[in-house]
Amino acid sequence: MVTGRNLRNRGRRVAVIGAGSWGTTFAKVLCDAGCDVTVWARRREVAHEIQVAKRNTQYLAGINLPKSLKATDDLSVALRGAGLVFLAVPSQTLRQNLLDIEPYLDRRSVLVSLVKGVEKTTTMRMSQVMADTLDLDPTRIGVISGPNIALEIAKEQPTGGVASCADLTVAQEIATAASAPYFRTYVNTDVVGTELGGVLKNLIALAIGIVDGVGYGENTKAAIITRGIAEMTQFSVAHGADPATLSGLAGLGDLIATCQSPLSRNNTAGRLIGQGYTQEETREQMQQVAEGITSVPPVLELARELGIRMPIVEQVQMVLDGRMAPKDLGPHLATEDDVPQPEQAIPDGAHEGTWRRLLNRLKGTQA
Ligand SMILES: NC(=O)c1ccc[n+]([C@@H]2O[C@H](COP(=O)([O-])OP(=O)(O)OC[C@H]3O[C@@H](n4cnc5c(N)ncnc54)[C@H](O)[C@@H]3O)[C@@H](O)[C@H]2O)c1
Ligand SMILES: O=P(O)(O)OC[C@H](O)CO
Repeated sequence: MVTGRNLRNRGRRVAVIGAGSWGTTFAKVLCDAGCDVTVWARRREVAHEIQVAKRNTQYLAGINLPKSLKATDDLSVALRGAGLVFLAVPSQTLRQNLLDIEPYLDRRSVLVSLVKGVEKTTTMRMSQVMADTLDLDPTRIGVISGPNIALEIAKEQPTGGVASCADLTVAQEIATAASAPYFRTYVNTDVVGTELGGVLKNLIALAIGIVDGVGYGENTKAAIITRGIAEMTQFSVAHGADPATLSGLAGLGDLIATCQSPLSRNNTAGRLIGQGYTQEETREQMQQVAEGITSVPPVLELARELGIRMPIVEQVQMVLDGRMAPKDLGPHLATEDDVPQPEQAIPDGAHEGTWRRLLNRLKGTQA
């Protein structure tokens, strides 16, 4: 079907690095937006199946991929002429993947992370790993995040996401490339908030899975989700995010999708742990990436550095380590406060960044 959107992207060469469930699904979104897409798969047989049969049976069973989608296991082929390069690999391999693609990158191309984790050894967000590894200017670094369960999107069930870049024009270019009839992409310039929303919702989804595995009901889960968004907001704002981002698709939207969906790998991993499997047994059972498990320690390290309490994430860590029984997870139901505390749906100070930004904007207008 030819639409205005298709026409805007006519001739736009893009590459997707990673052909797991999200890389393959996102490549379909980009094709359906009218881009000329090549996806790079690490394994030759996966590239071959996508290229020839237009299928990726391991990651997206039953999905027919667009005829126009190309696939290769050769990075030089995937990256040739690509102005936008979307990265859909596990967070812990991104640094090496970036080094691998460096020789084939056009120096003007924009790199867009679709990854929702932090690097364990450095506690860096993916945009920081990109800047650190390739010495990229912030205007060449983008992020897309939102309530994006891959299989639902591959079935063309409508949803949206947020394309973020320090440069709004670049964010708009990314969003134009990634707007298909069933996928609406909004824009912002809050890279930190957009990225952290995707990282932190995984940790809360682990908690939801754990209490689900124990057999607790909707009250417990609603309490964890509500306190979870407060924890996410406080942490993100302390890192410079705009709290509004955490109330949007990349924050609350993604938190709801991940906490509710049985398709979520983080939710599933939590459920297995709640049912009594160890962390190692859970990892063995999971055939796919559950980023949350790896992100818990570095996120807690960052929280400690800033003096922030994250009661839910701390308890998830204790359950993962075997220091707490899954049935005891429920930080706001068993408080030991001497004096009852105010609820503070959004923590003190979380909006300060908004006022500061507003003031700066006004000052900018007057200047
Ligand atoms: N699946 C989703 O619904 C979804 C949605 C949004 C974001 N994400 C994020 O996308 C990222 C990728 O997740 P996914 O769902 O595609 O995972 P996946 O488990 O479905 O696939 C992972 C892919 O990474 C590849 N891989 C493994 N080791 C690699 C290496 N050393 N170098 C290159 N590739 C390697 C695997 O072969 C596989 O193709 C994660 O950060 C995830 O949080 C996933
Ligand atoms: O399957 P999960 O738990 O990695 O979640 C997938 C996406 O991030 C949901 O937006």
